[in-house]
Amino acid sequence: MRIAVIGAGGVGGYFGARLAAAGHDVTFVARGRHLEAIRRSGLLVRSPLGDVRTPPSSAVADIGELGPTDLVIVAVKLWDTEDIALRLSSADLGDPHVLSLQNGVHKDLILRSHLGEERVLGGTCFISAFIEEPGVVVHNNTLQKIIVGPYLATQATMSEAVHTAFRDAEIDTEPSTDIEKVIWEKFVFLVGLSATTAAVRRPIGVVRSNDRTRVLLSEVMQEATEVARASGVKLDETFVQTQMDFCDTLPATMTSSMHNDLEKGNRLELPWLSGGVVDLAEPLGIAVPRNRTVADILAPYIEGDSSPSM
Ligand SMILES: NC(=O)C1=CN([C@@H]2O[C@H](COP(=O)(O)OP(=O)(O)OC[C@H]3O[C@@H](n4cnc5c(N)ncnc54)[C@H](OP(=O)(O)O)[C@@H]3O)[C@@H](O)[C@H]2O)C=CC1
Ligand SMILES: CC(C)(CO)C(=O)C(=O)O
Repeated sequence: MRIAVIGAGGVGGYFGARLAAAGHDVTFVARGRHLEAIRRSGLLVRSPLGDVRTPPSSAVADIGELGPTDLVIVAVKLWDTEDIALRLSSADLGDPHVLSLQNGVHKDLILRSHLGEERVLGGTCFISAFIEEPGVVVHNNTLQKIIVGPYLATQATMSEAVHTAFRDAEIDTEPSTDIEKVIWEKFVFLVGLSATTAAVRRPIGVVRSNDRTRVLLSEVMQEATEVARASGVKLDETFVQTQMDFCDTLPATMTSSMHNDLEKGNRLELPWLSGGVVDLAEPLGIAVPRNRTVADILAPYIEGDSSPSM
């Protein structure tokens, strides 16, 4: 399959390199020092599941340099989604399907509004990976899962082909016949994990073992669940309890990518996580005080934070 990966960071770099190692024709769209390093020595992925390096020719600077493509994987941070959607809509790539592995429930709405419903498959991923230095992506543990599914019946064949490509690349993958629900389920979990780990500035082990922050975690997810249901997504009655039980099984050191970004002073995806819950809740008339408070407390850091704390 001819695959373009937009954003060669933790997610795009990891999954793109695995697909390339399995023999797919993978081209990354990258920028800055990361692009320069890939062009010099290829993209190196360091992983407990085995390292992999792509060739220096595997990256280009612009979507316009891509040739005919079967599948575009979008793996930029959420604030770059609209720009990428606009560039994709004006590029001559043939008629590729587009799969976003980004977090949240806003990404596919943005992509579909620019590219049309037929072209956008549904998907979500579970991994912890980041750019350690230009040209190098580090995969933190053995988790590396993708769930993919069609939004429309007409996408079933392509969705199955994409699932097969991931499986053949030894990525842990599952097909889904209700991908919208899967994306919302991950959203609710991630809103809980990101809100609490970032607000407490500690991993899940600390959050879940303190009585007050444990309740906070549960209530943040409960609010997001109510927004999901009011948006037409049928989450089970026991969904929040199931997520709390799941959180109890996670390694104590596990944290969210937003907490990592906060600690590094990076820009945050907060407006699409707890901030996204607040925005979605308003027209639905749902009160989400826990998410609103977290969004307000973290607001000073949304654009990144290079200032000393005292
Ligand atoms: N990292 C993780 O473990 C996980 C992340 N996710 C989600 O996946 C998405 C991607 O996250 P992540 O991989 O961490 O992000 P990263 O910041 O690691 O990677 C994104 C890359 O895309 C680049 N980029 C952005 N716009 C362009 C452009 N126009 N042209 C070329 N390159 C571009 C960025 O460059 P620059 O740095 O210059 O902006 C960066 O190198 C997010 O929505 C995140 O929430 C989901 C699960 C886990
Ligand atoms: C929870 C996790 C690590 C799962 O992929 C994630 O998506 C994130 O922190 O952004």
